[in-house]
Amino acid sequence: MFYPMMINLKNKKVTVIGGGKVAFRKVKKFLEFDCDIKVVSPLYIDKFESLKDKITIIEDEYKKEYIKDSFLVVASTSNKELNEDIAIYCRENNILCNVVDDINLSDFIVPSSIKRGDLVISVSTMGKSPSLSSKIRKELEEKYDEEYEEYVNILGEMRALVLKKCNDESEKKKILNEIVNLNIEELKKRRYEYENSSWN
Ligand SMILES: C[C@@]1(CC(=O)O)c2cc3[nH]c(cc4nc(cc5[nH]c(cc(n2)[C@H]1CCC(=O)O)[C@@](C)(CC(=O)O)[C@@H]5CCC(=O)O)C(CC(=O)O)=C4CCC(=O)O)c(CCC(=O)O)c3CC(=O)O
Ligand SMILES: NC(=O)C1=CN([C@@H]2O[C@H](COP(=O)(O)OP(=O)(O)OC[C@H]3O[C@@H](n4cnc5c(N)ncnc54)[C@H](O)[C@@H]3O)[C@@H](O)[C@H]2O)C=CC1
Repeated sequence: MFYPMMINLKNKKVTVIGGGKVAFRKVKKFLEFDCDIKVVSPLYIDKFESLKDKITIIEDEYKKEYIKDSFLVVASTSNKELNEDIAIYCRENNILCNVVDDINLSDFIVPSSIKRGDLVISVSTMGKSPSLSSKIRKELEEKYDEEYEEYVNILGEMRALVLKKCNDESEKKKILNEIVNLNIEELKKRRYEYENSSWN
């Protein structure tokens, strides 16, 4: 069973072993969040060329020394025995490991996710159907479009205002619950009102 949580990867060392299609998808996702990414593989698909300024690319076969200082590792080679060796080394050395071809060897799995600024929505099927996760993600992408980035930022500002200015606990909660039903224009109007109100 996997517990859903958000993990802080800021300035953490992440190492992806493998340079194929799956490794590329995992690296792209990590890049949406601040972290220091290294990839190790003797061969890479061409798409990695576009990432060469953002990540460290090592053209070599896997060696333990490449992961010994990592906080988190993704074993994404096409060699099942090698992926298992990487998982065992990680377990022995307390390094979090995702094994792309074996959920039972994985400390964590990667959900399908969308990011709209600070709004993150993730979907998992506990490995039963990554395709269903992907389908649901596409549906959510339409419902929660790019506008949500600004929307969530404004909600964040308003929450800070309400927490600062309103002293009545139940009123605070009521307002914070209610404002999420406003559209972006209504929300901006309400923000202006809150900025200029003195409350209690
Ligand atoms: C357990 C998990 C471990 C992990 O990778 O973290 C895992 C494992 C495996 N996936 C396999 C196959 C496929 N995976 C995808 C796609 C995605 N897989 C992702 C996550 C996960 N995949 C984790 C569970 C997620 C959950 O709980 O739902 C996504 C969500 C996130 C990401 O990878 O970034 C991303 C969608 C991103 C998006 O579109 O939003 C596709 C579709 C495609 O490629 O088009 C296929 C082919 C079709 C199919 O099989 O459904 C295989 C068999 C390999 C083989 O056949 O050899 C295994 C191994 C096994 O099952 O043992
Ligand atoms: N979890 C997931 O979402 C999915 C997992 N898979 C699994 O992921 C694995 C990889 O799939 P693809 O990326 O499509 O394969 P791929 O064949 O495109 O890439 C495999 C990569 O492994 C690298 N590699 C091989 N030996 C290595 C070594 N000794 N050291 C470092 N790197 C090495 C190769 O250089 C290559 O870049 C497959 O075994 C498949 O079962 C497949 C689809 C989705």
